[in-house]
Parts: sequence; structure tokens; C-alpha cells
Amino acid sequence: MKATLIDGKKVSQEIREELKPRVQNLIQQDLKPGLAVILVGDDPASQVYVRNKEKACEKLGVYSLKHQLPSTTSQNDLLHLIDELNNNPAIHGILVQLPLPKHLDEKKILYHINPLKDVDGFHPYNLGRLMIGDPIFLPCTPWGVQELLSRYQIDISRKHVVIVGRSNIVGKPLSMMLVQKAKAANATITICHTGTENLAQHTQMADILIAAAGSPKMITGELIREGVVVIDVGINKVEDKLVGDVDFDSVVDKASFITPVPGGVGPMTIAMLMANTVKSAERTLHG
Ligand SMILES: NC(=O)C1=CN([C@@H]2O[C@H](COP(=O)(O)OP(=O)(O)OC[C@H]3O[C@@H](n4cnc5c(N)ncnc54)[C@H](OP(=O)(O)O)[C@@H]3O)[C@@H](O)[C@H]2O)C=CC1
Ligand SMILES: Nc1nc(=O)c2c([nH]1)NC[C@@H]1CN(c3ccc(C(=O)N[C@@H](CCC(=O)O)C(=O)O)cc3)C=[N+]21
Ligand SMILES: [Mg+2]
Repeated sequence: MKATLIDGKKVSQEIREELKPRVQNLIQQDLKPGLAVILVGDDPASQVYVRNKEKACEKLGVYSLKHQLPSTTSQNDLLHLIDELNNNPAIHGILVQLPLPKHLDEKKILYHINPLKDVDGFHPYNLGRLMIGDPIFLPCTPWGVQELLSRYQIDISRKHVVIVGRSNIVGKPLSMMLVQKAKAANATITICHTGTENLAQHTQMADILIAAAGSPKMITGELIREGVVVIDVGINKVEDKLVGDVDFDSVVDKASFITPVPGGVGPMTIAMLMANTVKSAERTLHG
């Protein structure tokens, strides 16, 4: 079997096209959606994501505000900036680029963002709402994964989804989304991590395997069953090249579908961030 390539770049463009009339409609009512991105320090990888976000905002007609702060920024200054953005009516989405420098308390800072402007979906209020099946903002990367599967008409319901990785921003929220009794969900979920004994035994049981470990090319052909759908969330810099968590070459002939890196989940994250920003602006109209 030769896997069908899942084109995240193409799907992300479609989603951004679908957002255009919603943005136009808001602008006609004098409500231009606005997204603020806070970048502390000058991590080169983060710079790329921030640039991609700015480009997407510009193409869509979303106001984008970038706060690039020195890596020595104090906790108090950052909290004050968030206060200011929480109170700024032109801003509907606030994103603090992670990871933050070590002297800053990541939890305290994320908890400080108004949950109604938390377009990353990382605030515990939003994660709690997600968990009980009544979400406001879904985290962008998990939502992007779900949307990719839906748009390729890959059934999730009743399937066994195995996720490698249990972070609060990818693995855990994704597992909670796909286990819901809801559309594009209703799966049986296994979550693997570094404490998992015999990883291969679990990954080989998957109908859909989602790699979100941050370990370059760790998912090899031996770890998968013939016909599995493979979603690669990993974005790893290896010798200045982007590689996923999936060893594409040894998996592509066994899988039924596969996402590439780049051009898979990455562009979807940006598209869903735009969708959340538009949704947030719309919410200010409807309450
Ligand atoms: N495409 C996109 O838009 C995005 C991509 N990413 C990328 O996705 C990847 C994961 O990101 P993130 O969730 O933040 O990563 P974290 O480093 O926060 O979490 C990684 C998780 O994977 C587990 N893990 C790591 N190595 C192994 C292994 N060998 N076997 C089993 N489990 C393992 C860890 O286990 P334990 O908990 O035991 O440590 C942990 O739960 C990264 O490459 C990141 O760059 C992230 C966000 C967005
Ligand atoms: N608060 C916060 N929210 C995030 O969503 C967040 C974050 N912090 N920190 C870092 C991770 C990573 N992330 C990516 C987003 C887009 C691409 C992306 O656009 N990738 C493209 C191109 C990448 C390239 O060419 O360099 C692709 O995979 O094709 C990648 C990675 C968001 N993250
Ligand atoms: Mg992390």
C-alpha cells in the first residue's frame, strides 16, 4: 500500500477562504478582528511561527499586533501587558508564544489571559469546558488534526486512536476532543508517553496514530500496522531541516494516509488560530 498524502497546506487555505466572508461581515459592522502575539526572547523557531501568523492575519484582513519583548522581561511587566490587552477592545485574541524564558512562571501568565480572548485554548477554563464537551476555544493544533481527518472523510467514530505524547497543548486536549460523544469524535483512545511499556504493542493497535512526542522520526515502519492513518504533529529542527516525529520513508508504504512535515499539521494550527480569532470577535456581537 502507498499512503495518500494529507495536504494540510491546501486544507488550511480552504479554511482561511471560508473565514473571509465572516471577516468581511465583521468589518462591515466596524469590528475588525484583532490578534495580539507576545514573543519573549528571540527563539528563531518561534520567529518563523510568528511570521506565519502575521502573514495569515494580513491575507485575511485581521489586525495583528506583535509585542516582541527582550528575554529579560520581568513577570510583572508581562502581566501588565496582558492586563492592557485584556482591556483593549481592538484585541480579540491574545497568544503568548511558548516556551517562555525560565525565569517566567508560565502557568501564572497563561492563567492571566482573559479566557474569552484565549484563542490558544490553553487557559484552564477553556480546557475544562473542552473536557465536559462544551468548548469555547479549542486548542489550535488538536482542532487542526480533527479538522484534517474530517475533511479527508476519515471516520473517527468507533476507531482506536493512539496518541504518542501527553502535553497540555497537544496530546491531552486532543485525546479529550476525540473521546467526546460527538461528531468527528467518539473514538477509543490510548495515550502513550515515556512511561509507556512496550510502545510498539500499543501503536500497532491503532487505526489512527497521532505522533506528538517531539522526537524526530521515532515512529518507524515496525511500529505500525498496514493500513493505519498516520498524523505527524512533530516539528523538529534537525541540522537546520524540519522533520516530524514520523520516519516518513519507512511508514509511507504501509500507511493508508499520512501527513507530511512541513505541509501537514503546522499550517492547520495557523488556520485554526485565525478561526478562533474570528469566532472571538463574533462573540463580542452576540454575547
Ligand atoms: N504542528 C504544530 O502546529 C505544532 C507542533 N508541535 C510539535 O509537536 C511535538 C510535541 O509538542 P509538545 O506536545 O509541546 O511536546 P512536549 O515536549 O511538551 O511533550 C512531548 C510528549 O511526548 C512524550 N514523548 C517524548 N518522547 C517519547 C517517546 N520516545 N516515547 C513515548 N513518548 C514520548 C513525552 O512524554 P513524558 O510526558 O513522559 O515526558 C510528552 O508527553 C513537538 O515536536 C512540537 O514542536 C507542537 C505544537 C504545535
Ligand atoms: N502559545 C503558543 N501557541 C502555539 O500554537 C505554539 C506555541 N505557543 N509555540 C510553538 C508551537 C509550534 N507551533 C507551530 C505553528 C505553526 C507551524 C507551521 O506553520 N508550520 C509550517 C511551516 C514551518 C516552516 O516552514 O518553518 C509547516 O509545518 O508546514 C509550526 C509550528 C505553534 N506553537
Ligand atoms: Mg511543550
